[in-house]
Amino acid sequence: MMHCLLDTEEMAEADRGAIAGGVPGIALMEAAGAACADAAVDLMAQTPGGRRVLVACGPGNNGGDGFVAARLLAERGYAVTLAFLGDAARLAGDAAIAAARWTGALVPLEQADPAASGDRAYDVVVDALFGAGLTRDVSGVPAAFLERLAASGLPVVAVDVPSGLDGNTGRVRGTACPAAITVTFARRKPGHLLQPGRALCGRLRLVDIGIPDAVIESLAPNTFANEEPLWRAAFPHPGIDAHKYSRGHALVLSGPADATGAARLVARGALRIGAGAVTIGSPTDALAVNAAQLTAIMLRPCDDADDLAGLLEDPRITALALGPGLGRERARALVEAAAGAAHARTRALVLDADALTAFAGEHAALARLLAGVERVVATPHAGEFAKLLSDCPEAREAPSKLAAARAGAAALGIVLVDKGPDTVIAAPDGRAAINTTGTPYLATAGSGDVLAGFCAGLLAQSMPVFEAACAAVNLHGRAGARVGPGLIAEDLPEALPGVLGEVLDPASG
Ligand SMILES: NC(=O)C1=CN([C@@H]2O[C@H](COP(=O)(O)OP(=O)(O)OC[C@H]3O[C@@H](n4cnc5c(N)ncnc54)[C@H](OP(=O)(O)O)[C@@H]3O)[C@@H](O)[C@H]2O)[C@@H](O)CC1
Ligand SMILES: Nc1ncnc2c1ncn2[C@@H]1O[C@H](COP(=O)(O)OP(=O)(O)O)[C@@H](O)[C@H]1O
Ligand SMILES: [K+]
Repeated sequence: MMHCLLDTEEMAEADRGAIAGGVPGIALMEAAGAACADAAVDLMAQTPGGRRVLVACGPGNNGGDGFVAARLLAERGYAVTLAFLGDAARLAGDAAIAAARWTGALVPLEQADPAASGDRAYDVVVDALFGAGLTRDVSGVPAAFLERLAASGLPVVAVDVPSGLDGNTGRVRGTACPAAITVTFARRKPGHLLQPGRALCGRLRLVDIGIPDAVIESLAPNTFANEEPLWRAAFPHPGIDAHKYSRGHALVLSGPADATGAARLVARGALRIGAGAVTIGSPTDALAVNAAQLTAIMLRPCDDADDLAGLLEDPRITALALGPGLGRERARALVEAAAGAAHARTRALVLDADALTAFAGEHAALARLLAGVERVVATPHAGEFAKLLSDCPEAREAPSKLAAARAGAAALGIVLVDKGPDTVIAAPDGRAAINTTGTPYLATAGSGDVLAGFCAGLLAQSMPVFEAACAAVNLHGRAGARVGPGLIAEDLPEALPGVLGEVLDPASG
């Protein structure tokens, strides 16, 4: 369960559980400090002759880890300067024990100069000011230090988090200095994966400090990194006796003649990810445009809600995707028709773009419509999310993207994919995952349409809804990264077979 994430409260609980189970707190701190010392050594190895380290320690246990790292680095022969924030007489608990084992001098933090030059220059800095115990914005002496540190450009090892980064939200409180390596303990925290936190952490190094897995499992964490272990077991594979309808049939609704491309991208995504059959339901005036550009994908006329209701009489249509290119008014009528159609309870729905903005400020109306549909995924980008949930204070005023997505999913009663560089997938039961794949090259027109298609294609194959949304987002990110510079949306479905080969091949891990 290395893909679960712990928030700061859960991490403190895990520390307490390990200590109650017989692992001394100072042993956890020694292991944490040793891993930070190793990271500093690794960074110094990249600097010819690197041997001078500045360790900045705060007044809590994060500082305690810093004291351990400083001692171990000095024992290994490095020249260590320890800068301390606060009153050493007030150190308590394990941090006081760690500080007592440091026999060198304490330089007041305000006197530490990361930009020192010549004989006094540093090669690496260890940032152990604040970690999980950050309770307010960083200001005054530590803020000035972190700003000097950032300006110095020196490589930094952040202990647990770059000081000032909130481990729960990924947001900066006051100020924070970007790290080259962030060393964290037992499990990653949401703030390591949410932006801007993820960018500030540099390379993230997760180390085992001796907290037993059973202690972590007893906390039943429900926040995850969106990695394969979260959904691989639920991923659909065709059986030996498969036929196209046993692999599901996805219906995708097209916009008018001048807005048909989005539906084709959705449809192509659904087909590539394994739906046995995909049909585009197209306005009559757009049939010729669509027909000219489709081969394996089928085409049926669908002008209005009545036509859709007719198409949905067919129980073999196991997923419906709608929104892109539809226009708000038509999208709303079609969502209403889909929710009331035959087999609506068991047919999966994917809502994107206009199907979401059609309910701007009326999320409760959408929730009521969808209450009888078992598997629904909505895939808003930040703007669509804000519009759809503008009347939901829990989502609007949430302290983080993670909390906002959870609140939105709970309010709508559906799985929400809150897209962006740190896409969050949240289920109404409280589970949430933060995506770890992708590339900024995904920021290109139509890439979200392909994602909606990946969701629809997996849902058409009966995949459970949260796992399907997580798999779609992960694979979409991988496909984007595989293509990289030059990526256009059309590339994403075509990159998928290679990605699937890697991810689903048991030999690949
Ligand atoms: N056994 C364990 O538990 C283990 C814990 N581990 C390590 O402990 C870390 C958590 O330690 P922690 O809980 O002591 O909190 P920490 O991050 O040191 O900060 C608290 C101190 O900072 C102060 N402070 C806060 N905000 C401030 C601000 N803006 N500006 C100024 N001051 C501010 C706050 O002051 P106060 O709010 O009390 O006035 C308090 O003195 C964790 O990240 C990991 O590195 C590992 O060793 C593994 C074993
Ligand atoms: N900077 C980024 N890094 C990683 N992924 C991104 C970034 N920007 C956008 N994406 C992804 O690209 C897709 C864009 O979707 P969307 O905004 O709906 O585009 P469109 O409407 O043009 O299809 C989403 O899956 C989103 O998560
Ligand atoms: K820190």
